[in-house]
Amino acid sequence: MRRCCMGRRGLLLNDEQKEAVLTRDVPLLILAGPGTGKTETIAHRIAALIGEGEDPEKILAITFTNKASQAMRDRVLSLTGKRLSWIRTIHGTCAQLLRSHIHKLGYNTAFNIASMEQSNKILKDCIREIGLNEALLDIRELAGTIARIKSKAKPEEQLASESHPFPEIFNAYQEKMRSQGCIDFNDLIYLCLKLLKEDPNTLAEARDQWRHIIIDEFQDSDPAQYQLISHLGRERGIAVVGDDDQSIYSFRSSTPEVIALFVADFSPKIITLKKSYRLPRILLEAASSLIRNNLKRFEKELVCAQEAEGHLEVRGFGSETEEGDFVAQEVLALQAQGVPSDEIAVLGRRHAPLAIVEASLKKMNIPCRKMGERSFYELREVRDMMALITAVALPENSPALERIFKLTPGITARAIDLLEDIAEQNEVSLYRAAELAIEHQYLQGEASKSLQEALTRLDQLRPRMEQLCISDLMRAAAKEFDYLSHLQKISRGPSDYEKRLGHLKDLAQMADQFELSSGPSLTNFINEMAISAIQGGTPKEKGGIRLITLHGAKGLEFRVVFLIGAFQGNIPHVKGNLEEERRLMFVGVTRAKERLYITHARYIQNEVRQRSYFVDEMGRMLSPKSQV
Ligand SMILES: Nc1ncnc2c1ncn2[C@@H]1O[C@H](COP(=O)(O)OP(=O)(O)OP(=O)(O)O)[C@@H](O)[C@H]1O
Repeated sequence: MRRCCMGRRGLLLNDEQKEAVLTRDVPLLILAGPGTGKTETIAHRIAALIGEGEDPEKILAITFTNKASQAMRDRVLSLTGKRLSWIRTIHGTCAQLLRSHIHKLGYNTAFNIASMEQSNKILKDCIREIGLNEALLDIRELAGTIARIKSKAKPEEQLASESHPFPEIFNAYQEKMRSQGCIDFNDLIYLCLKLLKEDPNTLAEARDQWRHIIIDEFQDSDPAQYQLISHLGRERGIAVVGDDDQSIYSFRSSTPEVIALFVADFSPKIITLKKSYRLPRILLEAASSLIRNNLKRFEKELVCAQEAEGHLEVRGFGSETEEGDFVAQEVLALQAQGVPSDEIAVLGRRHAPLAIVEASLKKMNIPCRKMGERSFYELREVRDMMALITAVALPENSPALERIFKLTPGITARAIDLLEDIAEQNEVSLYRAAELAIEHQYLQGEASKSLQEALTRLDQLRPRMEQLCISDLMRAAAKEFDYLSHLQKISRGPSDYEKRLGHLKDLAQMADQFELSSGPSLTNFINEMAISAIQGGTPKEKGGIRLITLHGAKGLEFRVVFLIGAFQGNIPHVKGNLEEERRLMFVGVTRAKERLYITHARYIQNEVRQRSYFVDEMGRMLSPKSQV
């Protein structure tokens, strides 16, 4: 027992944390405000279960981002010395379940998790095939509605309530995705839930697989995810951990109401983690005073565990440029005092105002980077390498194979078109179509020879999957396909080549880290990478001041935070739900460990803007500098 209550760095759990770690045999709701040690508590709960003799394979810990699951895996590894394969994102868990069961819905188990770009292209094709005028339809809005329907608890009812021609488009899209061996990001939950609801065997198998289910950031679940979690968690040890005050993703259909639903459905024991270790007194009081204005919430009464007072400063400026220049000057001063750059973040509601601060920082030669911009996963070389290992592991994954064919000298665009036609006409994968083309000599000369060679190389790599770690498989595939020569050809000079090579090394390192913490599984790695590519974010964080949107900042912490654009109409936003807007501000405020600056400009695009009244709601704790 001692082991589970004394973790890394000799950290002693407080009484509520201990209770959350040790409670068994009842559903559990752990309400945890910012910095109250929820990651630490979950990791200790897992360690305690393992300490009691539980099989690690029987523990499923669900997070909502890959970053969070990687952090949790690392924490558990450091506490137990064990690599847990089931500390996963909710989408990753579903992807793995679907690989075993999706054939029951008529899909290929080698399905490709389509990128937004791929699924939007398929959506456009469907619209054209139905005979609708693409120009009159908003593809983004349609894709958004498709996603929203899939995130509902009862998507069929929702679909039936939509007016013509939406249901036709939805059905055509689902069918075309299926016939092309693809599913989209929301299908991971939607199809998994469909299987759990409609197929008792899948449900029984999934329930059998785990005895303990722990969900982190539970407030981020949408209704479909909640259904899924509650299907899996019935009659199991289920513990959900969340903070309704940090529910900020209603645009993705998440709702803080899932916590009340869980209480109604499971009658859980409720434990509130009250002690906040991250926030100094002034910031904790300001944040609490702000969030208290929300009426629909679970009260948490946070207590400060820190001795430090902290620092909160509110500053008003004439223009956004002046606001940006202030941030840059203050950053220089902080750096001179020894605050490292990567401990400073600028948070803004949208990318555009962050770009103004970026310009000010650059003017003063301060390195900075915007997070979540061009995704690492979208880089050409990263996509090529992922396609190579995907085509090795999942030969029937047609989009991956198509990419490999495009990389292979000798296989022309016309040859690929022909293979696609064969696949469509025969309702088979591209791989099978390639086999048919070779067998019946549909292709001649160089194209036929190159196609045969590409398939042979993949076949030769396949048995090596079992012997090699993922990064070595990447190296072997690069060699087999002479990928580095290809990289040289597509690079704009030696420095570009080196940069691209660096990205491939980063990718290999990510694969090593993945295997180190969660064990060897190539398909899991492929699933998780496809999910990360859709969720976005930069995996490898390099130095510099970070510029992040408020929505992207949840779960992060910095010594110093600048929360910019705190004016009426921006936060709270004119179109936003007031309580969610307040939660967004709360998330921003609670990212700072030491100093928080809240700034706003008075004139924006020739209009006078008032300071956000959320600042007034933070109350009397503001320091003298706030009276600007
Ligand atoms: N019992 C404890 N004693 C001392 N420090 C603790 C204790 N529990 C947690 N901490 C520390 O508090 C900090 C916040 O913990 P953790 O990251 O687990 O919080 P969190 O609730 O997940 O935060 P967030 O609100 O960002 O999700 C960490 O530095 C952690 O080590």
